[in-house]
Formats: sequence, structure tokens, C-alpha cells
Amino acid sequence: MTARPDRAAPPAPPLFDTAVVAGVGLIGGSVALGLRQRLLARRVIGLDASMDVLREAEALGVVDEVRAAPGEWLRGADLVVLAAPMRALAPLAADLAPYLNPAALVTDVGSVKAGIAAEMERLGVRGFVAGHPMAGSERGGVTHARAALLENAVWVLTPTDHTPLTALSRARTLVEELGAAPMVMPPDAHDALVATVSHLPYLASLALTHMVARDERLSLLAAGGFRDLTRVASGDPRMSRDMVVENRAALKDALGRFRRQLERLEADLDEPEELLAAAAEGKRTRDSLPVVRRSLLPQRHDLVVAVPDRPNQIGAVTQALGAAGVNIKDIEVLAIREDGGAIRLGLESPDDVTHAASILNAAGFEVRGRG
Ligand SMILES: NC(=O)C1=CN([C@@H]2O[C@H](COP(=O)(O)OP(=O)(O)OC[C@H]3O[C@@H](n4cnc5c(N)ncnc54)[C@H](O)[C@@H]3O)[C@@H](O)[C@H]2O)C=CC1
Ligand SMILES: O=C(O)C(=O)Cc1ccc(O)cc1
Repeated sequence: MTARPDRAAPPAPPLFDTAVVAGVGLIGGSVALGLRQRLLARRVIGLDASMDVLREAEALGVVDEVRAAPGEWLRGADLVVLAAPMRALAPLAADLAPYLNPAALVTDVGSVKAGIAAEMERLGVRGFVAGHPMAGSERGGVTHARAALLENAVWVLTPTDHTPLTALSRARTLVEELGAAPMVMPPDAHDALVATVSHLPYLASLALTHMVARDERLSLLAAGGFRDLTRVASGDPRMSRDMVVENRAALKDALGRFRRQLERLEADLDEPEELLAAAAEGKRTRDSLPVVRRSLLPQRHDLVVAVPDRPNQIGAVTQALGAAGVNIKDIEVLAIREDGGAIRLGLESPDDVTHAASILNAAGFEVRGRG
């Protein structure tokens, strides 16, 4: 007797029906790509102040649809992610608030949390959970967005006493499904911590770069250590300025502690044994930092391939690329459904993406690539 396999269970509905990402730049674009690639929303709508950005986001396949202004259409959204620059977040929230569906989960990705959390309470947006993915890059804009940016990143969620527990639980699920690790704490606690680990290092990197700015000999001598220590000075100046100004109270406190550290080290210059102990402690701490986040690993260039539900389709993809000498650095199965699924290939260069896309197209596969 031939056993007929049971029909596969119907695919689970996506977590969200209509997701709106407001501000489709580096982070908003990466969230949108994660939602799409991981099939977390039936459709993803991008809203942005710039038509050029919207056109680019659509052309890159970052969003399904675009809108240039808020309106009644927002009522259909059950997820709204605010991802505009810091200073635009509160005005944007006020523009969207009249149209938000009370049942929608609303979240943001801003780098400082107390202000936006208070503003959303003032606006009466009940389903709001403030968030901050601790992942990023010095290069902004939708062209640099990629879902992998958020994978394995710590993503802080900062509910207040008024945040509904169901909203917090949905926000946690969203973060986990995007491949990140949620960490929950009050907004003020978040702001104090990022003042020390993110905003203070930014100001320190500015101070260091200013010291070499006007002497060419110094910049010629600036070696790997100097470059490593000052990488964040390459971030977008306006975005970085807005971030540190928004968090200035906590940052001033961190600067006070930093100054005391420097003074102690200055005094230790005359006490070599003390300095050795400080150096050993610094090494222990630095060496025990958790392994570098995904977002800091060498950049991969993604190609997403739709895979029909037939035997050996992944084999056919990898064989075709192998025969053409394309090296696959990373591979991820994004979704398996009854009618097929998709895989993400991480390739070494934009050229490899173009090359691989033409090989796979010729072999009959549907692909979507981003160099
Ligand atoms: N860049 C990074 O590494 C990280 C940034 N963040 C936060 O994410 C947010 C976005 O930053 P990025 O993606 O880097 O910036 P970005 O500059 O790449 O993107 C911002 C997007 O928002 C759009 N925009 C500006 N004003 C707007 C408005 N009023 N309404 C709608 N859209 C508007 C811009 O056209 C642009 O497309 C910021 O609040 C930042 O604090 C959080 C974690 C990391
Ligand atoms: O480039 C990096 O490593 C960063 O740390 C970038 C960054 C910028 C802003 C944030 O709110 C969080 C992370």
C-alpha cells in the first residue's frame, strides 16, 4: 500500500496584515526588508518625507507600496514603525496620531527613549512601545538597508507604567521574529546606559579627531588604533548631533565620570604599578565584551531567490552558482510555504550579485538582489 503523505497544514497567517514604516532609511528600510523577507506582514507600506527615497525604496523592493503623506489609509495598519531621524520623530508621531488604529502596535527605533515615550503618552497613543535596535552603521539611507543588520542585535524595548502588556508582548514577538534579541527596561535606564556606551564614545571620537584635524603629520601617523577608536565620528553629523543633544542630561553625567577616569589615569602616569593594574583591568573588560554583532561583520551583498516547491531546488541554485565560480558566503532559508519559499544568499560583492542574478535568471529562477 502506498501511504499518501498528509497534506501540509495551511501556512500560518503573517504576524501583521499591513505594516507601515515611516522613514524608510537605513533602519526603517532594514525593518521593512526584515518584515518582507521573513513574511511577517502581508504588505509593507513605506511613508517618507522624500519622494526620491520612496521611489528608491520601491525600486529596491524594500516596501510593497509607498505613501507620501499620512491619511485615512493608516487605519488599515496593524503595525506602525516610526524610523525618521530623532528630531522628526515627535512631529511625525503627532501627524500620524489622528489616523492610527487603536488596535495597532506602534513602535519607534529612535536612539533616545524618554522624550518619545512621554510624547506618545501625551498624544494618547495607547498601543505604543518605544524601541531601539542597537545596530547600525555610519552609512545611512535606504540603499544601505538590509534585514541582516538587525539580526542578532540587542533591541531595547522601553515600556512605561501605561504600556499595555499585550502591546509589549507583540513588540517582543516582532523583535524576535526580525531575528533580534529584545531587552526590556524603563526609558530613563536606557538613556543612561546608551549615554555611556554610545553617546560618550561618540563625543570622545570627536575630541580625538579634532586633535589631529589641523596637522597633516598627525593624520599621516594616525594608525589602526586611532581609526578603530574614532570610527563613529564618520556617522551622519546631523543625526549624531541630534542624538547626543536629545540625551544631554544623561550624557553630561557620563562626561563627568569620563573626566574623572581621565584624571585618574593622568595621576597613574606617575604610579606605574597603578597604571599597570588599570591597563590589565581594561584588557580584561575589552576582551570579555560579547562577540561583535552581526552588523559589524564584513558586509555581505544579498540576493533573494524564490524557490519553487520541487525537489532539489536549493541544490540547483547552489550548483549553478558553483559552476560559474560565484562564492556563496552565507545562505539562509527565509520561508517555506506550500507553494514554495525563498532563500537569501550572502555574496561577496555587488558584482557577484549581478553575476549570480543573471545566471539564476537564465536557469529560470526569480531573484531580487541588492548590492
Ligand atoms: N543609523 C543608525 O545606526 C541607527 C539609527 N537609529 C535611529 O533610527 C532613526 C533613523 O535613522 P537612520 O535610518 O540611520 O536614518 P536615515 O537618514 O537613513 O533615514 C531616515 C529617513 O527618514 C526620512 N524622513 C525624514 N524626516 C521625515 C519625516 N518627517 N517623516 C517621514 N520620513 C522622514 C528621510 O527621508 C530618510 O529616508 C533615527 O531616529 C536614529 O536615531 C537607531 C539605531 C541605529
Ligand atoms: O556604528 C555603530 O556601531 C553604531 O553603534 C551605530 C549606532 C548609531 C546609533 C544608534 O542609536 C545605535 C547604533
